[in-house]
Amino acid sequence: MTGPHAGPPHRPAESARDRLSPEHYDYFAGGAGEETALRDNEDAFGRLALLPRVLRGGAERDTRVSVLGREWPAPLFVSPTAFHRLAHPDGEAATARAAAATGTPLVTGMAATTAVADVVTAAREADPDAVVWFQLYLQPEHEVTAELVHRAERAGCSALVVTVDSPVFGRRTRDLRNGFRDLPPGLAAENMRDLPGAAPGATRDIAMWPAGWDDLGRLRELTGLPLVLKGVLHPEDARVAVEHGVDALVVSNHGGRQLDAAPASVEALPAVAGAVAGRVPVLMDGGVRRGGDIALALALGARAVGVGRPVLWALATGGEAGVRQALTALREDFDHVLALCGGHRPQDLTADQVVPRGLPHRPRTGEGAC
Ligand SMILES: Cc1cc2nc3c(=O)[nH]c(=O)nc-3n(C[C@H](O)[C@H](O)[C@H](O)COP(=O)(O)O)c2cc1C
Ligand SMILES: O=C(O)C(=O)c1ccccc1
Repeated sequence: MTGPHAGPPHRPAESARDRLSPEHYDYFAGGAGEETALRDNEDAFGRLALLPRVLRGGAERDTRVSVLGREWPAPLFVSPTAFHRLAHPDGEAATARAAAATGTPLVTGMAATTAVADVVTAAREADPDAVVWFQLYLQPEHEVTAELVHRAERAGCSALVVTVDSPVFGRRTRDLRNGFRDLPPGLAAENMRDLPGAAPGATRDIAMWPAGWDDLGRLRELTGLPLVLKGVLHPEDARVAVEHGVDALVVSNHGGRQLDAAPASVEALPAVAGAVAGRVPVLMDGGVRRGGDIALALALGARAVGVGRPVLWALATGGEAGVRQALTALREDFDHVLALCGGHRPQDLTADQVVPRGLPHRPRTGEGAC
């Protein structure tokens, strides 16, 4: 379909770069260390291909998946990312309305520039039944964690996503080089305002801290909300998490922003899915950019996938309408890929359909080669 009038290819990150200050663009785009894990998240999808099944009939497709007792219209959610007001003045409220309008569950972050209650209110304006989860970093002071959890509960969040891949903060090369440390005046991590131990009206810093399984147990006692562990890559941790009663997992290397030596999320996924053996839903994020990536992750054992940067780029370039458009496009692309693979439902995608792309070159012997 590409022709002289097709226009330039759609490169969301480049469009966003034109709109953002260089240091804010780098904050969103960048990763830890040499950005190996960051690059590999996308590259690893590129190393995989899908074998379609043929003559499977049936024009009807149903992309819904069930996660923690709710039907999602597609196996897609918005991963938590910090500081949406750096991308667009409407910030997390715009993201929330767009996610809700497309039926896409949203994980709003503890590092949001909009308080969780306002994020849920915005989502519910677009869809009274919108699914919003709250992402939490366990804090060293139990009362601080407890207050954050109760705020998320009161706001109407239906699960807590505990990020466990950050015992210390990643060394983000671009941020160190740019000297990016603080939000500009007027913006703040609003969930961190008026917490125990801080002056009234002040915000606390988000602590990165090496919590343990006992701390997760204390969180379990604090709340009846389902607990989702985000940032699991080792299959043994997945097994222990299930034994601790965790309700779901997110296989993630934090978009390549924590351990640069980590594998691509999609490469870690099969072993984690194997260890979990269907006992809880396995979600994943990192490098998902098109319908084929969603299909690959599902075939390798994910129930649904999250997107981080694609939402930030869409927000920066098109605000609420931009995010709506990006989420709709991803969902439609997944439905199309599912059809081309001979599938009717997400569960029809299976691991035997995933093969490596770019097999090693087989030298021709001359004889038999045509
Ligand atoms: C700018 C930015 C901020 C992020 N902030 C958080 C955060 O506060 N908490 C968290 O658990 N993950 C955070 N993440 C990681 C995302 O939740 C997600 O794992 C990652 O972005 C997925 O990869 P993708 O960007 O390739 O889709 C952040 C990612 C980015 C790019
Ligand atoms: O930037 C991030 O990836 C992130 O997780 C974070 C954590 C705390 C504050 C701001 C961002």
